[in-house]
Amino acid sequence: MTSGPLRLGTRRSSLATTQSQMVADGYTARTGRAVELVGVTTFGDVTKAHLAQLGGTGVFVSALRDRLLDGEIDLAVHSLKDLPTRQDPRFTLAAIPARHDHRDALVASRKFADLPAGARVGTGSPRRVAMLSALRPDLEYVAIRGNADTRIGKVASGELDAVVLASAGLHRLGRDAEIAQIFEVDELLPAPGQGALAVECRADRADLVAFLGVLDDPRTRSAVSAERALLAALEAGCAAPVGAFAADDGHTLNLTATVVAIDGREAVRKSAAGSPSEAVDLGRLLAAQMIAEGADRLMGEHSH
Ligand SMILES: NCc1[nH]cc(CCC(=O)O)c1CC(=O)O
Repeated sequence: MTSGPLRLGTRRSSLATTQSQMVADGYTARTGRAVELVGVTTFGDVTKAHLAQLGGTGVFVSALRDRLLDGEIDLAVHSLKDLPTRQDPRFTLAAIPARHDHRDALVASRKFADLPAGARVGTGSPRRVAMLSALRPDLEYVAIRGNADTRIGKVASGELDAVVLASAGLHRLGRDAEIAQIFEVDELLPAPGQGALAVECRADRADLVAFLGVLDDPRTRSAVSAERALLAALEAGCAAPVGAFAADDGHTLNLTATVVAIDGREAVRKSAAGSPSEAVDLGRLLAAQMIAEGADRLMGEHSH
């Protein structure tokens, strides 16, 4: 490995650069090695198309991977929930740092139950629309895109009454003060991998894979491995109405997942527990049980 600073590739959004800087600082604190951020523009950042129409997975990821392949950067930081579940053998998930908050949050001037009938709630996520519709079918769910600042701005301007965003992202951006409510997982199951980061490098950089391992949190890794194995086994992408959350207490891995019809009227929801060392098997097992109870039929009712 060359001796200059490590070059960390990041999307240019404020969320991406903030979380990339957190990873860079964590690495330097543990190893003393300098890390410099390299901004990369991805297709997902420039296109105006709706994410669900893009086929969802990978639009934020492939430009960063191209820079890894051409050697312009040494490592890339992604939001794990944006990473396709099928692992590309040219890359290694060298670290999955500790996840601090997996939940979704409501940005609004009042709590979800206190929104008036017909209130306009912005979210681009079919998962959030489906699950929130089950709780409040009397609200209007409006598809939105754009970065967190743009989305929050639609509440401040009065264009929308509320928006739903990942709590982790709002926290990293220092916008906690605007959170009216954090949804617990029994109300709104997060996307698989939500709130976790992925530190990726080329698989042929064995030196770097070993060094970056200092950033890894094994309990977060087992939890998100189960969530992502479930998502993969359901053959659903990041735009599908699938929620999953797993927690590893050091002995047991508990996984809960749901697939919801887009109108929120039907859902399959199940939990399973197993050994953290068998996280992938647990995710696959739960997916198979959910499919047996009709999960694939619910997903088939809208394109994914
Ligand atoms: N799909 C976009 C995306 N990818 C990661 C996050 C938030 C941060 C995270 O989950 O780590 C967001 C925005 C959101 O859902 O609010």
